[in-house]
Amino acid sequence: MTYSVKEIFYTLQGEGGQAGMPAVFCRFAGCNLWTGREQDRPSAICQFCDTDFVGTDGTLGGKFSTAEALAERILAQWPATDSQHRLVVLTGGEPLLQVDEALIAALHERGFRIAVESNGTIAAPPGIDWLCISPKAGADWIQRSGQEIKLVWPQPGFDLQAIEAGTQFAHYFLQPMDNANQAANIEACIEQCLQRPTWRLSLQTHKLTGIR
Ligand SMILES: C[S@@+](CC[C@H](N)C(=O)[O-])C[C@H]1O[C@@H](n2cnc3c(N)ncnc32)[C@H](O)[C@@H]1O
Ligand SMILES: Nc1nc2[nH]cc(C(=O)O)c2c(=O)[nH]1
Ligand code: SF4
Ligand SMILES: [Mg+2]
Repeated sequence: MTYSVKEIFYTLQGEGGQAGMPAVFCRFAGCNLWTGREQDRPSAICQFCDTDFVGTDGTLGGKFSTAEALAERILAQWPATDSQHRLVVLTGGEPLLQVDEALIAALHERGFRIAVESNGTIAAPPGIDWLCISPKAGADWIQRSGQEIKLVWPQPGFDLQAIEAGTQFAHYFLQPMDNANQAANIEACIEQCLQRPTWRLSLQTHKLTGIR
């Protein structure tokens, strides 16, 4: 398996239940819900994406021909003085188009806890330590369990009560959609959390602080 990686960088997880934790981010190239080209956004299934996942030209991006080679590059970003807190976030694009058991094993062998950010259209392979699912209206949503659901809100077509009844996640988050209506979207999320306390607010803290 050759892995196509847009970028690899070390930062703090900005979102969800692990916000604030140091982590190496590995952003895989490509997604099944949008080509990543602006001219295709209006016809894409997912139209609000905030991320460039096209190609392999980002920081430390490239094609990795083995799981070991990719895992070594990820490990090289972690402080050499620490072996107790290694955390990798596999994101994209849609990481589950590429993440396989060989990569999971190679990262575990190097002492990493493995977090994944996925749109929920692809069944997760076994071994992921923290699975975050962020479903998209209009997409086939099959992965309905994991450590957290992080629903970008508002998204017409989703009913929070139905989601609560039909899923098994340890944590439920609403994350304001980052677009021209961001202020209203934040208010809408707060209102929903107050009305339905299953849900907690997830802010994109890396954007607030100006880190990557
Ligand atoms: C870029 S996606 C990559 C992982 C995967 N494709 C997914 O959608 O979950 C990473 C996270 O950013 C969220 N996200 C993308 N665009 C956003 C936006 N405009 N506002 C808020 N969150 C957004 C996604 O829902 C997902 O939780
Ligand atoms: N700091 C930081 N936290 C993040 N959490 C999820 C991200 C993503 O793009 O998947 C992301 C990201 O791009 N940066
Ligand atoms: S599914 Fe994720 S990566 Fe794909 S377009 Fe939507 S937010 Fe972006
Ligand atoms: Mg992001």
